Amino acid sequence: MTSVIGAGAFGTALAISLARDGSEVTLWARDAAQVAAMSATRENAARLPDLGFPDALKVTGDVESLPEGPVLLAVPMQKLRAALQDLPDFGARPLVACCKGIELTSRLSPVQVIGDVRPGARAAILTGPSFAQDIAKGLPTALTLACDDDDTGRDLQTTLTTANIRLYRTVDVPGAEIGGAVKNVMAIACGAAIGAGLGESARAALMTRGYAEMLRMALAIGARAETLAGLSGFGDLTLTCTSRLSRNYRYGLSIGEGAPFDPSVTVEGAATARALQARARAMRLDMPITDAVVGLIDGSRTVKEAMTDLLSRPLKEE
Ligand SMILES: NC(=O)C1=CN([C@@H]2O[C@H](COP(=O)(O)OP(=O)(O)OC[C@H]3O[C@@H](n4cnc5c(N)ncnc54)[C@H](O)[C@@H]3O)[C@@H](O)[C@H]2O)C=CC1
Ligand SMILES: O=C(CO)COP(=O)(O)O
Repeated sequence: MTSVIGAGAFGTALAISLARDGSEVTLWARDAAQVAAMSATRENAARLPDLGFPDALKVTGDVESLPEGPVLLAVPMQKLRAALQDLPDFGARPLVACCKGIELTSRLSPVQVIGDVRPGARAAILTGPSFAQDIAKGLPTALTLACDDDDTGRDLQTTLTTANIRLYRTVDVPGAEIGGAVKNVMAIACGAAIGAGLGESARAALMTRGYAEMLRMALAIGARAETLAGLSGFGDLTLTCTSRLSRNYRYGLSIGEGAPFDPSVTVEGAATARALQARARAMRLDMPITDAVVGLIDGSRTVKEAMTDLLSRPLKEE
């Protein structure tokens, strides 16, 4: 039996997909009013309206009552540590990070944060290209399940695969994590370019050179290049940099258009851009698009200035 911590868009969608197959799933939310509303209406009206819960999905606000089995942590990256600190000790139950990014305060990845708060826990990450709406509607998706313990990874791959989520497995946790973190930063860059009217060619350049930055950081932390060419890297970069369903891309669009953006929306790439820049500087890695995105977010560069910065860099081999 699987438990999902966090009844946002992604956690709810994963719970719906698992329960649709008949697996018993418990979805935990910390907000009592949300638990009551979801229990009464059998939907998550705030995040996934009109997508009803299958019978096998149980909603709870009692974290002590979660059954044995894997625990999916579907909370934003910058909230993962606090969420873990508030949760009980789950013993030997595998903890699966379902978030993307780098913690701003520590520059740690999701699985590293789990290890920091829960040393010795069996930790994994579920990542890759998928919008919560697509998963909840039953549309086909393929994701990466990364766990450095291959036996645990195999168990999780079997348990978490559903009729519409095909899971690929890897032991390259750093590779899977860095792809999901960097692609959100690049989605902000691409949204800003499109929003400012710089055109599709500029977006293709940002995606390709963004992939180069992703790979540079990945290799520097000991990840495998093949992982970045897979779902968690290239796959998610493609989805997020090209779709208006992406919140990171829409945030970038708003920067490019000079339009307001709702600050309550989860935009992982914003904090992660700053964390990634700090990490890259400490490691002496060149990540110019990441620098540009930080400049856009903190308001020190306009889109036009950021693009001029990128285009005027010294010429080099590809
Ligand atoms: N929405 C999507 O399409 C996808 C999201 N993701 C990832 O999933 C992660 C979560 O995103 P969403 O679910 O979309 O965000 P969301 O904003 O829809 O939901 C986040 C949920 O986390 C809960 N939460 C925040 N702090 C908490 C804490 N300390 N303890 C317990 N619960 C807490 C909030 O109440 C909220 O229900 C992000 O890292 C995102 O990148 C991954 C793939 C797809
Ligand atoms: O991670 C996602 C797609 O794989 C969701 O993207 P956003 O967080 O930008 O909405």
